[in-house]
Amino acid sequence: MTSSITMPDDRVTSTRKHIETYRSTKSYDHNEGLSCCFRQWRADSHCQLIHGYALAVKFVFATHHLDERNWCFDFGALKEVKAWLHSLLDHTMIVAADDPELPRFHNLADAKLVDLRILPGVGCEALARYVHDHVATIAREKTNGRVWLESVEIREHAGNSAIYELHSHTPH
Ligand SMILES: Nc1nc2c(c(=O)[nH]1)N=C([C@H](O)[C@H](O)COP(=O)(O)OP(=O)(O)OP(=O)(O)O)CN2
Repeated sequence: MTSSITMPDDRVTSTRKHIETYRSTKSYDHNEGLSCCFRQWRADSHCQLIHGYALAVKFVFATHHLDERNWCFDFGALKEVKAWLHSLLDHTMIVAADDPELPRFHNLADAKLVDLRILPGVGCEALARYVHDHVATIAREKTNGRVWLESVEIREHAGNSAIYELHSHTPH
């Protein structure tokens, strides 16, 4: 059994070294205006039908080392991400690339009836993964690899959400 008292100054005990992880979060709530619609063509329920939500998005960033300001990830460093989320999710129609009705959606877009976004998959989990892929790169580049994006949560409403997490980070 290896446990002993953690020292408050350097977080090192005589028998075990603790790795510190700091996290910071950024959330865009339902009132952000990320109001999009979609259908989940693979669902065997009414989720096949076009429906929509004012989505909320939550990011969790993590690091083992704070910056010179004692911050994990600057809350204000996500303006380009916010703009990107709006371009993706604000008054848009999200359709899966493999949706068999894709030609009809293209017709609606050509008629300027929808602002179409074609993604690899539709649904909160798939959307969380898609958003993660984009924002993880930004967080890494802005911090020279100090910070990684731990998770993205996409929330339809207070009752329904999905979280995508990636656990491939190698501590440095
Ligand atoms: N894990 C997931 N489950 C579901 C998703 C999803 O993205 N991930 N999406 C849907 C539907 O698209 C819809 O958003 C939810 O509709 P519904 O099944 O009617 O769910 P409700 O919360 O309205 O159901 P209640 O029974 O009234 O709580 C479905 N599932």
